[in-house]
Amino acid sequence: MLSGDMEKRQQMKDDLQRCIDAHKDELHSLSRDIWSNPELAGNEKHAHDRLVRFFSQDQTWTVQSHYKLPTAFKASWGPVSGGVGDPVLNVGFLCEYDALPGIGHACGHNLIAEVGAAAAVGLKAALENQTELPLPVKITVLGTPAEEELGGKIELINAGAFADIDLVFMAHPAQQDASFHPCIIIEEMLVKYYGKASHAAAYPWEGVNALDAAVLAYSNISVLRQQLKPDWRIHGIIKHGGEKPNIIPAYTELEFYLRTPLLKDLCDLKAKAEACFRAAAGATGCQVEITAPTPTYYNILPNATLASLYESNGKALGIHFPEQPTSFCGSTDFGNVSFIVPGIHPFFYICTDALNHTEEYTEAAGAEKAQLYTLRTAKALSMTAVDVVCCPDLLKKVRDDFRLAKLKQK
Ligand SMILES: NCCCC[C@H](NC(=O)CCN)C(=O)O
Repeated sequence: MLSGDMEKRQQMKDDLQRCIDAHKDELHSLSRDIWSNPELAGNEKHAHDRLVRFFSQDQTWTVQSHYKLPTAFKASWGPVSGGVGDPVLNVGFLCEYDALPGIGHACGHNLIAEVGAAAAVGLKAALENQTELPLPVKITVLGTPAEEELGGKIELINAGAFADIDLVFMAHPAQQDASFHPCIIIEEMLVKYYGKASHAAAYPWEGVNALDAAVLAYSNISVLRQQLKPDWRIHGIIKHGGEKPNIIPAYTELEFYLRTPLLKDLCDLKAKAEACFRAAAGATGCQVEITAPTPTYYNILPNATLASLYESNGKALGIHFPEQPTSFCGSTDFGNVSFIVPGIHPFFYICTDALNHTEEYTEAAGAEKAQLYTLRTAKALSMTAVDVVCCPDLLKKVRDDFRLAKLKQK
């Protein structure tokens, strides 16, 4: 790398940091507004409108509201630099903004939206005056709703929203900073038992108890759990358990999440779980219906080059990456994105010991003190994008890593 090139990259990184700092109040007010108006997956109308307004106020962004999904959006900027006819390098940033039932932004998706917006605005500032980049560059921000439920990114993939994106960046709040954490595959099972109602005291022998089936199913799964591999997960709730103690429940409904690191393990786990659900139906005389209401979320593919660039940029900003992150291990529809576009989904600390999906985490995600960590994450992501757009060798390595990671999955 020529020293002039290094200087240019550093200059761009300084520009983006200055820009993010200059917008810090506006960015905080964006995430705080989303935090104050929590909306469930697929219903993020307020967050959608707020983010659309955020990008529309700068007329250099082309903004498409309701992009392919009612609460998704797209904001694009560029291309800038490069030669006529050169392929454009399209850098994507993702904003999530759905909340959880009852506990609001307990997963900090308001901060994911802020990171995506800040990183994109920062990269734009870094690119604005560049005339000699190796390729023309454009920026695409996608507002991707419904991560906690429904798999918004999967719907957007199927609708072609990622087709022209070359690199994709987002970051998720957690307990520690980590440039990579795999996240595991998840599939949902919805189980419905159909029995027969009867007066529970007068004619119990006439009833077929769907709640008994649900309880047995729950117990069967609990017994199964001790025979599962340590990194498999199965957990569920009884969503509908009957109407009244003196009516034998004719209908019950359970929702279970099944998770494994590998797809082939998921097939084994599904077969075992299904046997548990059917056995409960057999024992009680109920009919059972088992469906998968949402698409499978895949594991996140690693990208070693992006992860190492993110770590060195993060360290330059004072981020500490523990040697052995014990970070959060849920699932995300970003996994599916990572199979079609090279990308990175680091986790970041937000100045709390609280755990995701708790009321304490909701509190932390709206707090002023999370801002330093949120904006520093946005800067590190944006700086990583600068490295790749300025250096064709790095872009090639990112693409090679992507191909290799996919091959290793087979
Ligand atoms: N269809 C259910 C998907 C649940 C996804 C959820 N994701 C997270 O908690 C991570 C980020 N919000 C989960 O892992 O339970």
